[in-house]
Amino acid sequence: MRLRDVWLRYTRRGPWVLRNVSVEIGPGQAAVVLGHNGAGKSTLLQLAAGVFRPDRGEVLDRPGRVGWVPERFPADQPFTVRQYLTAMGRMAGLSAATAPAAVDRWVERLGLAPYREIPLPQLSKGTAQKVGLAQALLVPPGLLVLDEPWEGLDAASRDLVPVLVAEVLADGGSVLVSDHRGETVRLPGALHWLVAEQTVRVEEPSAAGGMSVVEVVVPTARAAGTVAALRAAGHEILRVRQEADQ
Ligand SMILES: Nc1ncnc2c1ncn2[C@@H]1O[C@H](COP(=O)(O)OP(=O)(O)OP(=O)(O)O)[C@@H](O)[C@H]1O
Repeated sequence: MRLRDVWLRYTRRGPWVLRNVSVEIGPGQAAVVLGHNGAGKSTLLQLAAGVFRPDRGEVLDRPGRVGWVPERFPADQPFTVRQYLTAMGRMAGLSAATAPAAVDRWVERLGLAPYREIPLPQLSKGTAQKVGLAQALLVPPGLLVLDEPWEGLDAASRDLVPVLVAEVLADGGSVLVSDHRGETVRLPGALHWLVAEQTVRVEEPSAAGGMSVVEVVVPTARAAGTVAALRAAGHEILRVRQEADQ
């Protein structure tokens, strides 16, 4: 997905919040959006998610399914957690038959089971944030946009955020995350989009962010070809082992 020479301001004669922004993100790629308070991080995320349209420029190749988790979940809605998530699942294309199972899966995964029948306005901020995460992930998103996802979450859920991000990336999705608390270290492979002076500068991830070992299983007949292809792509092969027949 690409933002091409994007400009945005909130009022007709107001100051430009973003000017001349050109950035892109590919499948399987994550970017952390950094900048001081009021720099325009949320504005950029909302442009990427399609919440706002740019005044000038364009957003190209946005995936069809966008999961958008705002900084503050709008909990002032007259639904229980189950009713809300089921309705969001239906809006995201799940059928009446498949939506309940998807809701159950995410309710369990995010520890929301005790709140299933609780009305949204009665939830704590952290629990409401988890409902926000669940609605974005009910149907795997091609683009997941998380505005300050660590804010208000308990320690266990904060640890879950990088896992959820990795799953979307592994499915070929893209992820944008804003962060002003320095939690970025949790996403070591991500690009950095630095928002300052109404525009965005991109920094590639540094090797200092650490290295990961990725294990790959292929049919034995394709092992040599896969090794050659990975080497050609610049990867280091640590070892090749043959699995015992199942
Ligand atoms: N709905 C709005 N109407 C008018 N101005 C707005 C609106 N939302 C944001 N702004 C202004 O746009 C600028 C960028 O705001 P934005 O929320 O995108 O920044 P941010 O980097 O996400 O800040 P924070 O880290 O505090 O959330 C700020 O000057 C803000 O006051």
